[in-house]
Amino acid sequence: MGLPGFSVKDLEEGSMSGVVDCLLVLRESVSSGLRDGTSKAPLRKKWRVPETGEPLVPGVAQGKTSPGEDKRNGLPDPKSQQKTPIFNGRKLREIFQLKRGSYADLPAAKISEMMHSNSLDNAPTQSLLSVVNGILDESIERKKGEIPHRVVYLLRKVVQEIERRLCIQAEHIRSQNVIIKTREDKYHSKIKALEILVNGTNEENQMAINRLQIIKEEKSKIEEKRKLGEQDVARLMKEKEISENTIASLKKEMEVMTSMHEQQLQKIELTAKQMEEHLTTKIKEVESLLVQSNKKIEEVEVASLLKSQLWNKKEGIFQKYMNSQQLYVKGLRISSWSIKNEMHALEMELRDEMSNFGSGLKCLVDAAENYHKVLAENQKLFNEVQELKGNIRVYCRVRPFLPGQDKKSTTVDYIGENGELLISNPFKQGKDGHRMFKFNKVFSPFSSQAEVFSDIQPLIRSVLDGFNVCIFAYGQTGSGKTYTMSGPSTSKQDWGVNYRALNDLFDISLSRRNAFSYEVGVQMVEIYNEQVRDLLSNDIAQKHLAYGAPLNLMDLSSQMRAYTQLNQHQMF
Ligand SMILES: Nc1ncnc2c1ncn2[C@@H]1O[C@H](COP(=O)(O)OP(=O)(O)OP(=O)(O)O)[C@@H](O)[C@H]1O
Repeated sequence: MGLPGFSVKDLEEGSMSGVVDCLLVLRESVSSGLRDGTSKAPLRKKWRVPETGEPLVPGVAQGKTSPGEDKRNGLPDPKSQQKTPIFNGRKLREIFQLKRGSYADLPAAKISEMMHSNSLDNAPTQSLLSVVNGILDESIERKKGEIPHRVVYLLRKVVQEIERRLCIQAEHIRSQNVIIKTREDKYHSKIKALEILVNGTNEENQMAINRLQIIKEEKSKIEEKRKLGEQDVARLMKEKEISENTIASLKKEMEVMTSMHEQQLQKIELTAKQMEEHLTTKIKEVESLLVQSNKKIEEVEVASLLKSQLWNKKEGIFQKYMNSQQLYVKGLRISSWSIKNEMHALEMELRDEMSNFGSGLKCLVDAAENYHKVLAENQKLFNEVQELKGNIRVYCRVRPFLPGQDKKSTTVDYIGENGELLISNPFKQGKDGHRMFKFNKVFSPFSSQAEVFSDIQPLIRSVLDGFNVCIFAYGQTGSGKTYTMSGPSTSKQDWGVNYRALNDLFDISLSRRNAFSYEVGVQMVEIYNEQVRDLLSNDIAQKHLAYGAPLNLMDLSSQMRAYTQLNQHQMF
């Protein structure tokens, strides 16, 4: 038909432009057809309403359409209807109420008014179609016989088809309108919800930003944790590998151990079997031994019975012996009583004798006290004599020439009885050629060891009386110090001063043992090259003594000590 088309999809999307274009072209073609029909086109047959008598639009009878019914069944355009109520109501009613042939008789001014006004735009489709049908019918009526019947039929069919399609489209549009309206309501509610959301969005945005910040921090923490977790996972993987290796090694060890255990178990079972056999044999032996021991027990019982009978006999004999012993003890008691009496008498006699002895002893003690007094006086006098002789005495001993020495080269000119010694100096003349020395005593080269000691001997007694005495030898090397102090040999005749002094010491202490008790100590020390050596020590480490303080020969001599009975410290 040359009409612009439109699809259902356009209607669903709400686009009415396709439908309007179609209708405009249709209207244009119809109106141009009408114009042509009035001027040039041949007469056509009357445009008839379909034979079925159905309305073009459901529920609407042809030529009886009311404005309210148009609103429901025609192309809906309620706004335009409201805008042109007069046209829709009055003018269209006027047009439809026109009798046949009236359209052609309409004045040109009326038609042009209808053409120029936009009333047609807003008119219901049913009304427009009624107009088209009316004009067609009128045109066909006028051109009766000129338009072929089939053309009229086709034209009617076309108009019906257009009406049908328009009805379908209108139905679609209505349903689309309903959908659009529901969508619009939905959108309105959504807009309202969005507005509410927008109002609350700012606060929520701030909260969301804060949350986002927290989430970022948490994310960074989670990242760190994830890294740590990855590291842990890597470490755990390594540990897992290690543990798997260890497990594998342990499994191997376990297998080895199980095999060893099985072997050991087999061995143990073997030994258990052997032990069992051994034990069974032992049990048999023990059973045989038990039988033997039972026999022995029986024998021992018999023997013990015999022995008990024997012991009973012995008990009888012992009882008899005890009775006789008791009688003997009684006799002994009687004799002990008599001995006790005798002892008592003897004790009494002894007491008498002891009292007599005590009186005698008292006399003796008195005499001893007198003796001690006399002895003390004697000692006192003796020591006074020693002091008078001099506390410090110097003796000189002239050593004889040794074998091989020239006896003529002596420098000793004279040795006096009172300790004079005249020494000559051959290298000097006159008075300086001789020099006199004075000592307590000078011993000649012919003096014996005993003579030398005889002058020293009284000092030993002074030691035991509580005096400190020091004797030492002094002289150049080889002058005879060792000879004088110790002696050339251990024979009693050759004893030097030391031996003789100790000998006297022990002799005197022995003679005084009833009155005094002495303790004697000896120490021998050598001083050589400023080294002090204990000559009596067996320990080599102790042999070298400390040599710090200046050596005091008096201290050395004090090593020989004697203690009186009264613990009086006496020095030798
Ligand atoms: N009175 C004496 N009679 C005989 N021989 C003596 C006499 N005095 C010393 N001699 C001899 O002279 C020698 C040297 O004497 P002695 O060893 O006693 O000297 P000394 O002073 O102890 O020497 P030193 O200081 O080196 O130890 C020894 O052979 C000793 O026998």
